[in-house]
Amino acid sequence: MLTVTTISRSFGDHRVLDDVSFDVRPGRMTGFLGANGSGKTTTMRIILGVLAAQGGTVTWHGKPVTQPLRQRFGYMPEERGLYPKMKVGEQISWFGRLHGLSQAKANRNTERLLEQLDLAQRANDNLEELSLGNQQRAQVAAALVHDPALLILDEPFSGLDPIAVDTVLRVLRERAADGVPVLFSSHQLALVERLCDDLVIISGGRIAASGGREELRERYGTKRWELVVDSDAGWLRDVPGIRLISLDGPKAVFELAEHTADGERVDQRVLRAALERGEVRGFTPVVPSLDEIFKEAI
Ligand SMILES: Nc1ncnc2c1ncn2[C@@H]1O[C@H](COP(=O)(O)OP(=O)(O)OP(=O)(O)O)[C@@H](O)[C@H]1O
Repeated sequence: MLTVTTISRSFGDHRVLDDVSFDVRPGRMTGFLGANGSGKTTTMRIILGVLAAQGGTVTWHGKPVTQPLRQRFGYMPEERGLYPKMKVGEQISWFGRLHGLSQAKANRNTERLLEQLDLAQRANDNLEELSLGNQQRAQVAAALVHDPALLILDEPFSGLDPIAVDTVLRVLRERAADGVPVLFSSHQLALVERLCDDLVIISGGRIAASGGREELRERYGTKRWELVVDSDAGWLRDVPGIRLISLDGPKAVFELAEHTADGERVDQRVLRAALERGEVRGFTPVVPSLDEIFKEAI
């Protein structure tokens, strides 16, 4: 497990990271979410040792991350770093060599990755001859070629079409299933919602929320309910302890205070009141989308 503990970093008097702490767990895809300039890339660069923190620690299985250990990490940087005039297959296997693989192993891994990423036909083309989406697949291959123990990917899905997203995702999921912790940043909330097991939300250099996706949904989602009855639900306006969010004839969404003074749950009281008035067609907790969680957390 990778553990980031209270890291901070300033550029001049601009505090970019402030007491940032989170875990990236083995076998999990962890989505790192935040608005532009919130500190995602800076955090990733500190984990990779490209940039020094001014406080706090980064540990791997409880031990400080050293340079030889970082060699075993896989990193896909924001500024994509492949050579435009070098053949795709050659340079991926060269990245493998840089990370200490034998030529034979580097070639084998390259071949397998290009196959998995649907790039095998392009192995002998120069990188610059590939479409941007295919160049990005090649970047993913370069980050994975040495079978890294940890994967840190800065916006790996940006600019990919849905088929390419699925292809890259399949490859990353396979690594996660082998026990590799995967941390990836993204702006594409709907995508992250589908892809990640855990979430870390950063805002203005501070962690706004982190945890399992379902756990966060529960944390942010227990207060909202949707009620569908067989006639106008306008009477809900007068029920104490709730706030009406929307009303559309027989359908209403409302938020509630968790308990009344006498300990009765307001959701149960609303349901009883609805049943007394007629038929209840639906009464369900509203599961928030990641978009809503994100907006509420930051
Ligand atoms: N080398 C640097 N010198 C000065 N300021 C920097 C430097 N690197 C980053 N910053 C500032 O730190 C803040 C966080 O930047 P960072 O790149 O970590 O954000 P981000 O969350 O990755 O943003 P984006 O989603 O736009 O890539 C920004 O205000 C940025 O301008």
